[in-house]
Amino acid sequence: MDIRSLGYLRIETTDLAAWRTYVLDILAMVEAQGSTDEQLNVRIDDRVHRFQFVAGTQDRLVAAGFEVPGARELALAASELEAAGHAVKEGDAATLADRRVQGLIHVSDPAGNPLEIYWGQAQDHSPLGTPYGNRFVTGTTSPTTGDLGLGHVVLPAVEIDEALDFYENLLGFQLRDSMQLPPVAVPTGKPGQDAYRMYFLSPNRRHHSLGLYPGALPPGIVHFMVELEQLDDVGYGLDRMKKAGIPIASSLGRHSNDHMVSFYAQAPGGFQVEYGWDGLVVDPATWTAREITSDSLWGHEWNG
Ligand SMILES: Cc1ccc(O)c(O)c1CC[C@@H]1C(=O)CC[C@]2(C)C(=O)CC[C@@H]12
Ligand SMILES: [Fe+2]
Repeated sequence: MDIRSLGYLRIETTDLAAWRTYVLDILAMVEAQGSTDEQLNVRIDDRVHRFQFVAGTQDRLVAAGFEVPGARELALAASELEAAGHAVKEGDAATLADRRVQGLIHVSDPAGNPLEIYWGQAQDHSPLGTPYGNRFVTGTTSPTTGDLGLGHVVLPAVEIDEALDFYENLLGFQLRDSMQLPPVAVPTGKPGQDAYRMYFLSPNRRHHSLGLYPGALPPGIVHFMVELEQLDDVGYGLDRMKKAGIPIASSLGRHSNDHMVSFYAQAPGGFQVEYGWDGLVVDPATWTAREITSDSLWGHEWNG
């Protein structure tokens, strides 16, 4: 399957006002076209939006959007998913208009995570104008070309073997590495295992666009990561988090696999946001899967 990137995240929230402040004032993203009292669309690059926060009764991931090059690849994706026994639903006109895409299908991964696969998302050609002049890295040739996708997302997957097979062999993501976790780090994993494994994959040159965590989490998302162009933008972000009294889930550190320097903060929905810099871009043609034995080279002290 010809998936190219993680394109967008759609998140339902019980507190849209909190997300609005968090995203615009602290993460320093930009309100996008089409926002209403009930929905906040958020821009970080040349795409019309990369995040949509929708007012609702739950805090949960509604969809992770994955991009294919065009209509032919979307049709192929739909038939391959159906042939493999996954129920596919075509996006209706209202969904296409809301996502600002030209074609879309809904499907769930074997762990039940809701996905949308789409092509032809609209761009916004007006200057981005972030609050602090910060820029988000979504591309290799220019920060904003988008080929690396919005960043990464870590999804829960109790049925992790099935999920890994789905992303690797059906969606065509490359396994970049994995890490064993002690049972204490996976309280909601499948019972009776002495170790669990977390996986990092991507369909593009970003080291990982997707992490799979081997336990269940109510919001259906462990964290999402956005990458800043400058280290100082991460530092300024950390200061804004602290000033706003937002709990820091993990201190600044550098990951051992993608070499990202990042911190993690609690987000309004009961999951986390990773704010990073200097993530690794790999050559898929020469990459070989490996195992990391520690999550970080330094730092990343996790709080409770
Ligand atoms: C290990 C790692 C490397 C690069 C990343 O971007 C990244 O997010 C991580 C994993 C962080 C990871 C997590 O998401 C949930 C809680 C985890 C499993 C831990 O208990 C240690 C590592 C944590
Ligand atoms: Fe991460």
